[in-house]
Amino acid sequence: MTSQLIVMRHGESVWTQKSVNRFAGWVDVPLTERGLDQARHAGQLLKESGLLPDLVFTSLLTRSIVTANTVLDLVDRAWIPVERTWRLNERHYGAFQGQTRPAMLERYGQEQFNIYRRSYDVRPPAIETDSPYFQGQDPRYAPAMGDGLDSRNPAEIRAECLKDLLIRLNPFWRSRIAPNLAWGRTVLIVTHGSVVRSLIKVLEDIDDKDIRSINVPNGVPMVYSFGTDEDGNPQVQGPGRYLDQQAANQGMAETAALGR
Ligand SMILES: O=C(O)[C@@H](CO)OP(=O)(O)O
Repeated sequence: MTSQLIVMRHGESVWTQKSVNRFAGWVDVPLTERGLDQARHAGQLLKESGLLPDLVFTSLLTRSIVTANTVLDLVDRAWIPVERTWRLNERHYGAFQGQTRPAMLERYGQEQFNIYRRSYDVRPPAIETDSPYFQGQDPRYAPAMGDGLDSRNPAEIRAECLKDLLIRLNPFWRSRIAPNLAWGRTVLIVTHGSVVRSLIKVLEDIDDKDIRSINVPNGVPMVYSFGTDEDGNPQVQGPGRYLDQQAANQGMAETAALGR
C-alpha cells in the first residue's frame, strides 16, 4: 500500500509579516492578504500535481483553518473529512507570545535568542497566567474539547520547546494520522512552522543539533511518500519534496531573516 502525506505551514499571518514581526505561538492571529494568496498558490500546486487530499488535519488556530479551507476550495475538495486538534498548534511560545522578535533579540542577545527560537530542548520563559496572551480561559481548550489521548491539559501549557511539541504530537500521529497513511489515503496536514519542523525531524531522522538550522516557508506544500512495513505500519520513502522549491527557498530565507 502506498500513500502520500502533504504537510504545509499556514500562509503569512499579520504577526509574521516583517513590518510587525511578533511571536505568535498560540495567539490566534489572522492571515494577511499575502498569506491568502500563498494559500491559493498552494491549492494550485496540489491541483497541478494531481494530489487530491482524502482528509485534512488542522490546528485549532484560525490561520491554519483558513489556509486549509482556501487550499481545499482550489482543488474542489471542501467536502473532505476534517479533524482539528490543539496537538497541531504552533509551539507555545511562552512569555514571548505577543512580543516583537527585535525586542527579544535585544533583551537576550543573538545566541540565546536563537536557542529559544530554534533549539530542540530549551523552552522560552513561561507565560504568566494573567497575560492577555495566555489561553487558560479560551473555550477551545476547555475540558469538554479534550481528546483523551493522554492526560495533557492544553489549558495549562505555559511554554514549549520542540521536544515538548513532539511528545504532545506523537499520540495523535499514532492514533489518527498513521492509520490513514496505512490505509493508502492522501493526507493533508495544514499546521505551523514548529510542527512542520517536528515532522521533518522524525521523518528525515534529523539530529537535535541539525534541526536548529531548518526553517519552514509559509504556504508551500511538502510531500512525503509512504509504503508499509511487514506489520502494515506506514514507512516513509525518502525525504520530503516541496512542490515549489523556488517559493520554498524564498520563504525559508524570509522566516530565518525575521530573527536577525
Ligand atoms: O511566531 C511563531 O509562533 C513562530 C512561527 O511563526 O515564530 P518563529 O519562526 O520565530 O519560531
